[in-house]
Amino acid sequence: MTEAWPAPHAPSPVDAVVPLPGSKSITARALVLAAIADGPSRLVRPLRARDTDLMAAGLRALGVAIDPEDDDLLVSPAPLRGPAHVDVGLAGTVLRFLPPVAALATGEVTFDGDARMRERPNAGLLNGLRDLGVDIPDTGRGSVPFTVRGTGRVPGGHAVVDASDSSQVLSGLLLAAARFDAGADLELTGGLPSMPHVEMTVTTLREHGVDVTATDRGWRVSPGPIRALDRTIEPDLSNAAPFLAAALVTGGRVTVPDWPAVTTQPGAQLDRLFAAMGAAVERTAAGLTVTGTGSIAPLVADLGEVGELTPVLAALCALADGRSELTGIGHLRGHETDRLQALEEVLTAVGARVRQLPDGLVIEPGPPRPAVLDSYADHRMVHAAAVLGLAIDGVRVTGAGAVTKTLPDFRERWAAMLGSPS
Ligand SMILES: O=C(O)C1=C[C@@H](OP(=O)(O)O)[C@@H](O)[C@H](O)C1
Ligand SMILES: C=C(OP(=O)(O)O)C(=O)O
Repeated sequence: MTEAWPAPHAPSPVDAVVPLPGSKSITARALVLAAIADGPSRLVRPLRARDTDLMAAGLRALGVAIDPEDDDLLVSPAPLRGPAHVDVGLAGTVLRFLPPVAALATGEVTFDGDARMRERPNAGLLNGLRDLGVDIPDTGRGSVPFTVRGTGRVPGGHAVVDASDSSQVLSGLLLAAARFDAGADLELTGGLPSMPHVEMTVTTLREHGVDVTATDRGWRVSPGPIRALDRTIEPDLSNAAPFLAAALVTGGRVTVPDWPAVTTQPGAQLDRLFAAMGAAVERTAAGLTVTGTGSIAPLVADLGEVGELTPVLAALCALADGRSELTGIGHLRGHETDRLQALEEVLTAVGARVRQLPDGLVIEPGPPRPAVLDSYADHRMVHAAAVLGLAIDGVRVTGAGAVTKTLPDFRERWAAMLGSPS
């Protein structure tokens, strides 16, 4: 095992400009839509990280050409074919976005991933695809491993979809639906977390010329071509969270440049969330600037729309002036790790008192103490530990390599922000 990462302590306020690479979620959608479009597309500044590399590898396995050119990716659709194998790794986007694409291929496509992936919920997607006429033998488990028996076409039509465990189930079906014979009329049953990510899917589809409309029970996609489209990928605003949080912890100032004026990324809500925690947040031509005061106000918030921001916000709550309550995030138990359990363990280890709710966490700060924290193979738990380490001297993180999932050089960027060698 590699050595634990000593999360740097910040004895003085940070003052930094932190540029960030492309959004995981937008890159994933752009790759999928470009792969099943009516011609070649260029993705400018896509994210290159484990999740998006797995997405590209899965699409290549199905016959799509994806070629790097400088910082760009050139995507050239081709007839989709099996037999093929897709490694989903620990990427929810690959787990939920590629089976509907594989259903359009001729031949069998098998799916498997990291050990934890066998526990991440996916029955909603597989049942939805079966409703749409796709042959996926029942293995008695909701997630990987499974096989999609593609015939080259998907009948489509009406399907009942349970996306209550993950919005990616709905996004995955929506992304490929225009290529189904009858499109798709998706009737949602149960709740739906992460609404901004669904809006991201719908917006991206419309940019590719797809007719997608909200109905009184879900979403409908008309059958038709998906237009090829060159697109520049926005910076990843969720990965901006730990860097901006450093301004709150240290009473400093952090700017993330190229912050989009309009975006469907859930990270756009960081401005109101950090403002609620006492920071000054300013959007200028230079980007988004967060300035902290050195003290952090507690947060009481429903994070159901922005679940992936939870680990960093929870770390801030453990350093705040009072009791925080984060709700609407029961589905985080099915993320890279059970994030509610992992956060309880980590925040307790550094001195906070934490109580799990069925759908959230109550966090009361206590006298901080150093600890060795695990990453739980979860990139965002490393981000959370890094935020804690700024305030608590002596935090070390095992398995910090989990950051490769969406930001491989996180530790180098963190050190650069602090003006110290990694
Ligand atoms: O569609 C997407 O790109 C994502 C949707 C969300 O998933 P859940 O709805 O499963 O939380 C989010 O947490 C994940 O990081 C990315
Ligand atoms: C939940 C996340 O990832 P995934 O796409 O694997 O679901 C995340 O990045 O916070």
